[in-house]
Amino acid sequence: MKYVIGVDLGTSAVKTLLIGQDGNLKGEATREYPLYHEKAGWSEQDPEDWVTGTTEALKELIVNSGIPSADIEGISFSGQMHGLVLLDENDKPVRRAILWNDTRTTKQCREIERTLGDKLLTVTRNPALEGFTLPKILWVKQNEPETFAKASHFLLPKDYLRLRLTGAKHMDLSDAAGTLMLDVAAASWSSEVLSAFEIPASFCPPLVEAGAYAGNVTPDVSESTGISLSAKVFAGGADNACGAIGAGILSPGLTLCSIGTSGVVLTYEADASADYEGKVHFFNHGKTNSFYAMGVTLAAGYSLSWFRNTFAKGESFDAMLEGVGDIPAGSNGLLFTPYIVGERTPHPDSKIRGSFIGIDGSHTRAHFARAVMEGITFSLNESIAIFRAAGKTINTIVSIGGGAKNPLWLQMQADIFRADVVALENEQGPGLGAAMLAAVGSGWFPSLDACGEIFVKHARIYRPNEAVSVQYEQLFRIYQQTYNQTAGINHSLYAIRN
Ligand SMILES: Nc1ncnc2c1ncn2[C@@H]1O[C@H](COP(=O)(O)OP(=O)(O)O)[C@@H](O)[C@H]1O
Ligand SMILES: O=C(CO)[C@@H](O)[C@H](O)COP(=O)(O)O
Repeated sequence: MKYVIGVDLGTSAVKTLLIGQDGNLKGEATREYPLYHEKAGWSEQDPEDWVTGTTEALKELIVNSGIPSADIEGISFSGQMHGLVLLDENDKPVRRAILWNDTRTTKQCREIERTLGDKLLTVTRNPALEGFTLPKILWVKQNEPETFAKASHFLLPKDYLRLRLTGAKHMDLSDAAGTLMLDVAAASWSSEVLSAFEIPASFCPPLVEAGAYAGNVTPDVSESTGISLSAKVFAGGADNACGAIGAGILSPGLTLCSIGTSGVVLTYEADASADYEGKVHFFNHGKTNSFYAMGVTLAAGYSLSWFRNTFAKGESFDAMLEGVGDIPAGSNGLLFTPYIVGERTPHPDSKIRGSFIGIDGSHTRAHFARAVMEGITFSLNESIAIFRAAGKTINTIVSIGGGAKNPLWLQMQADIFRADVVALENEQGPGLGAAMLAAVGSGWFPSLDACGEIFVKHARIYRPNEAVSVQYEQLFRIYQQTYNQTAGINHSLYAIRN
């Protein structure tokens, strides 16, 4: 048996997966690393921690598997999107990376809108959001000019990791799409955007497809990880593109719901013709010449883990959620909005915060937990509503991420989304998509689609319960009013929060 490795460089941890030619998981190893929040709204990581964590995880993965390293033929990556890694001319980071969930750049976003006008949507196909990379570049230029003067180019997180493993510098299209500097339809850096902000072309790395061969590990890395010098390294893609690949979202009509730290609803687009007027993200897929549209809930799984860490410390999710299934849909009138770190879709607002509305003396902790799950799912349903309003048919949704571990939540998704929700056997998230890029690159399959036939295994289908769906439809309309009703109050509280 031959093997490939998928490396998922996430926000809280790097997860490495060893996958066999049969598509089955043969081993995994993870390393966590810290996030730095020096000021309210800031979120940074030390790129060196990604390299150390990945090296340790790869070593553990290979040693524990007991297989000869020569049998590992390929390795590829999935990466947290948008994070800015600024490098000097010797490829050394000039400061910590500024991450996707950092919201310091509201001023720069407005500047980008003013400067680019209509071009922002026609060229980059996306609105200016605090999480994206271009606003972060402008922030460093304006606020840390001495540091910026040392920077000669930039990379995204998994591209920096790949640089350290191979010595070669690339960025794949699916990740480049999240920089706000890519002409998404043309699949090239936008000279209009670069010149508008006086960014030289040399600042941007060479673009490649997610499945492109990107080199081999260096002798040092081979020694410290056990990966053979003959194993091929493939570029890899954005975590959401890789999540889509790993869930088989590779042809029209297929939609994904992922509840990880953030939550996304993502739908396949065969070409760049769809126009969602910037209400959702529109990015290049990891599959060549295809795209996806995506709505993002910033604090999806994070809302439930915040709730657990605050009110059920030390309990597992399963223990905390015991009894939640006995509570009827609607949590007896308790409504939660998951805006605890701000929101993206459909309300791009870094200052909005969450609410529990309708608290009654009879509510227990289980009511609150159910309301949190419902609020997260309502937020994701806002993205589905945008897709449907634009004429998309969404009847079947593949559900992945930590949220898909809970059958009650999968049924809730079916009831709220009014669609069949498919769970995957052995769901491995974006790491599996990365492994699929390596499997195709290694010549095991002629295409990602052919690889998906073997690697992506559907498990149970959850079908909507009509009576519950009708109840949720009414609640969803109430939920949709809460942003406007609470925005003013939350914006006033902003000054106190800081
Ligand atoms: N057993 C479970 N039941 C319900 N939700 C869960 C369970 N396990 C994990 N989750 C949810 O999934 C989230 C983590 O998902 P994961 O895909 O591992 O995130 P990430 O890859 O972003 O770190 C948690 O924050 C939690 O909300
Ligand atoms: O910002 C986005 C997508 O636009 C996030 O999806 C990040 O790419 C990372 O999310 P997690 O996988 O850590 O939840």
